Amino acid sequence: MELDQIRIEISDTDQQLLGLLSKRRALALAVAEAKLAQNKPIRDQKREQELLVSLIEKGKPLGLDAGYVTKLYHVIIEDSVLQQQAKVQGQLNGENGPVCRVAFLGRQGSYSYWATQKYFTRRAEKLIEIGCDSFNEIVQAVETGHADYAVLPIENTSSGSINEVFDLLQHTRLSIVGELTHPIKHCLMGLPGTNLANIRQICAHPQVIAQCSNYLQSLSQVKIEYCEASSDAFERVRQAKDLSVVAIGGEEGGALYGLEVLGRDLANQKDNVSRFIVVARKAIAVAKAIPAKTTFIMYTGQQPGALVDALLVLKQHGISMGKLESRPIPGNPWEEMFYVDVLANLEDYAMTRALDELNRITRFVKVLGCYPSEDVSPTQVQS
Ligand SMILES: C=C(O[C@@H]1C=C(C(=O)O)C=C[C@H]1O)C(=O)O
Repeated sequence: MELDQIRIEISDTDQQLLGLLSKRRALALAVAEAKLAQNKPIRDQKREQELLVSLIEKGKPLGLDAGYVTKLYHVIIEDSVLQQQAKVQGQLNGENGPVCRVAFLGRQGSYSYWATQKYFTRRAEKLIEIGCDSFNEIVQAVETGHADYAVLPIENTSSGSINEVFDLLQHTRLSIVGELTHPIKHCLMGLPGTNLANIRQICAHPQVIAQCSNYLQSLSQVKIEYCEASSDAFERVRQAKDLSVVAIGGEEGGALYGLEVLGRDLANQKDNVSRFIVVARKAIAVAKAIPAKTTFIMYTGQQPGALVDALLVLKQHGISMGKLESRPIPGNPWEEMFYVDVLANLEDYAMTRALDELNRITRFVKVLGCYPSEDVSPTQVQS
């Protein structure tokens, strides 16, 4: 067969695959309705196990190895669970309106832009993008009613917690209503024709610079230009029209600005992933069928063992902690506010009791929000 002919057949097969994936997604959404009617949790890892075992068996005579089938189905099942969660949540809170106005850092092509697209395609028919130049501006856009939601990066596997966002949460009246993780693949991006040997200036956001610090140390002759977002870095390179100026950012984003990849995998950690939170003016309730996270801040005071006592309250109520972070309290040098993520629904009896006790034994507790957990850990099977 001729190359062109084979490619026509491949494209045709891909079209059929897409059709089948779309049909599978629609079936999963129908399953969500049935589960709600029967009061069953959305995730069913026993069913996933059975499905994977059977698919691995069915794949073998077709020449599809177990690793390939497992990897594919982890992606498909994660999507299916997150689609179902979004649907159930939308019904419960009357969200998922036709139009959502969402504030995020940067413009088209920034990492926050892609995270926003990913989160809201499951929830809104139309997204109105409100690009901002700082985290403060993003929060203000929602506080003043110019935006319905904000998407904020909160931590990254290479650079750790994003302190500026933690500090903004201390003072805002907004609530956390969602989370998502997004892989951050830093590339060196330049105008076509750029030669790596001639670069003199790199434009990037300070977080990006922190995440690529090992790589940047090897480029001591190059000037670093701090930018408001990766999209801003791309725009500067486009406008500079100077082949010695490059940006760090995502490949897809850079391509929107006419830039090409000069280097990949620049982050300190191989698996460079950011966790984003979604905030809104109104807190939400999380459906019982969905695993929930609650985030709160507390000030324990400085007496010996105060933090231990607070954490013991969680232990006594069987509540698992996902993250504990401390941040200074402005105006009170060396005093710390603790941020705690727990894997619990705010409406659970155990959580209500734990919060009552924490209110009693600490100086201050503020719930920042309860939201669906998007950690869909892949189900493993023995192959
Ligand atoms: C679709 C379902 O919901 C979830 C998603 C699954 C899937 O996509 O195959 C399997 C089990 C559940 O975790 C289901 O329960 O059948």
